[in-house]
Amino acid sequence: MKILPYQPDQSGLAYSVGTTLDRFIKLKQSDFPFASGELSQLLRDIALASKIVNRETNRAGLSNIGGAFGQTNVQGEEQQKLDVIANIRFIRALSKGGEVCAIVSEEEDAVIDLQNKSGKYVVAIDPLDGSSNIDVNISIGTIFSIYRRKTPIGSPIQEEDIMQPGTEQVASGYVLYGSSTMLVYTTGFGVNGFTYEHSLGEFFLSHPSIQAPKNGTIYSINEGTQEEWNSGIKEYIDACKSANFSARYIGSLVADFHRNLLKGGIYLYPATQKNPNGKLRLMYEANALAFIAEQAGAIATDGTKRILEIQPTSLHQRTPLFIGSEIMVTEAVEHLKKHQFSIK
Ligand SMILES: O=P(O)(O)OC[C@H]1O[C@](O)(COP(=O)(O)O)[C@@H](O)[C@@H]1O
Ligand SMILES: [Mg+2]
Ligand SMILES: [Mg+2]
Repeated sequence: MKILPYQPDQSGLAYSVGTTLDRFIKLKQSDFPFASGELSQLLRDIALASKIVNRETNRAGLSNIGGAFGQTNVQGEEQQKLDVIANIRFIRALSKGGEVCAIVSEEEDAVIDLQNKSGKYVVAIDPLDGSSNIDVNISIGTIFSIYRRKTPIGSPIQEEDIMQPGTEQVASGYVLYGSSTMLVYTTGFGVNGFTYEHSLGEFFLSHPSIQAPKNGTIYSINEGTQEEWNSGIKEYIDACKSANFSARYIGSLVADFHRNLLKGGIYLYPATQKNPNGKLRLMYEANALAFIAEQAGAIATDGTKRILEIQPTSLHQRTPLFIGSEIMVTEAVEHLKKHQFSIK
């Protein structure tokens, strides 16, 4: 009888491509000496909700869940039905999971206190990113940031539990509902990407230890706002054009960020007259992607400092965002600095 020793993959990694998200979370728990499994469970809850939202996005055209919801959110933006559905699905999964005490959501004016006496985590979430692309079948996403509360578990939620700078994140990530559905996250020990296998209902590791190229040739900015750019931005984008870089702008932050993370590139949403503080929200868009970017060797700034060092002062505050390959973002900031005192 012939017996052959099993040849596991030679990567030497405890986990390899094809590892399920569940197993990966379990294996990575050893990164945290005092881990008690709550963060792992929270990540699983987010993965579960994203599977449900993925199903809804896939069939948005078939059912009556496309289109506007008929209300505006605290940002004054018209909510899409899928914004509301995704918001409900994530809040429900996070409250049922039992690990979360409070939620900050793009679709909710105020902090949601889950009245959970044992929850130690605070989640800030953009349930559906790229809302303007929902009805036209273009990639959209979900963005999330996770913090540990500062005040004792079980005590009333305080401002200090919520208004934490991005440096305090214990985990962050995004889900991309695109040609394939991916979940990409970090717990401060590198960035890993998982692809959803619909027929098995499982996320599988497909992009281990993502590292962003230090430089790139892709720039992502809404050129429709160029009349409102300051001369530093204009000068940088002109330099990109003279270098024959490629302009790529999907209009879904998650999708633009993801492409540039893998291929090398820069996403810019500067301050404009219409949005004097930029458009993207610090607590549930910029902070989460900035943590991912830095963990993947890229950078994220508001033009003057690291996004992660910005002290939040209001739930839905906006920030200019320059995020992507280190050399490109550094160059863009140099152009900005050169013109920082010019009005236009
Ligand atoms: O239409 P604009 O001004 O270019 O803005 C597009 C940006 O706004 C957003 O749609 C804002 O996010 P939401 O869709 O979650 O509100 C980003 O995804 C995107 O990058
Ligand atoms: Mg968004
Ligand atoms: Mg949104």
